[in-house]
Amino acid sequence: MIRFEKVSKTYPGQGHSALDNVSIDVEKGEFVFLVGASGSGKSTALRLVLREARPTEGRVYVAGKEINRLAGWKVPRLRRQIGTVFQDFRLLPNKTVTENVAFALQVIGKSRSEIVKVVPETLELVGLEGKGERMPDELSGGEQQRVAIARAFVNRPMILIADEPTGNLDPATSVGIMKLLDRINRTGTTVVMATHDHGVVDQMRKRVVELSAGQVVRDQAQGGYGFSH
Ligand SMILES: Nc1ncnc2c1ncn2[C@@H]1O[C@H](COP(=O)(O)OP(=O)(O)OP(=O)(O)O)[C@@H](O)[C@H]1O
Repeated sequence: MIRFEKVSKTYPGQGHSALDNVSIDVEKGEFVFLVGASGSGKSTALRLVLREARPTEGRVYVAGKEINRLAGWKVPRLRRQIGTVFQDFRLLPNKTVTENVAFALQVIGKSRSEIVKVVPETLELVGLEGKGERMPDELSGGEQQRVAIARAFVNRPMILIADEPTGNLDPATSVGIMKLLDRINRTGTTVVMATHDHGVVDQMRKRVVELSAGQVVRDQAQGGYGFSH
């Protein structure tokens, strides 16, 4: 589903590589944690999957296509197949929960009848039934992240990318968010999550890819956050 083949990325004006000869294969339906110190290259790897950045060397494949070779007009279609969730939720503050989720479908041209059907289903899936008319600032952090996940998943993307989704949440709330991401993964969606959250990684026991200074230093099935596990 996602394949990095000897990928290096050096940002203009940077002396060192953000990614250095990285090869990773993620199969359809996998759940993968990307861990490593700040600056180790996690966000860069995620940005390459979205073609928000391009490799300096090597190839990035998504669903069998080398995405650096995609014509520019096909990039929106690629991104539509990839849901994204971030640490800071990024909700539209002046729209209700329902409107935030519906907006993701409106911008890709879905019909009103489909939106009216799918949005409540998705809000129920993420545990927000009955909260559709709330504004984001009337929700807890965990609930706001659930809205962001609903928005990312409402279009049933084949890949969900999460960059520090529990970074602003307390441990108990994080557990709920991880259960939700696990449920989404079980529907067949490939999940790649960058995180510093030891507790979450140790609890979930999924594949762990560790980056250090842009290189893969560990790729472990059912891993923990650190080497000792
Ligand atoms: N847009 C950019 N321009 C120049 N250098 C960048 C840019 N984005 C990232 N870098 C550099 O690339 C390296 C990897 O950064 P990246 O953000 O991918 O790491 P990270 O592991 O996601 O870190 P964090 O955990 O702090 O988010 C760092 O040295 C960083 O300074």
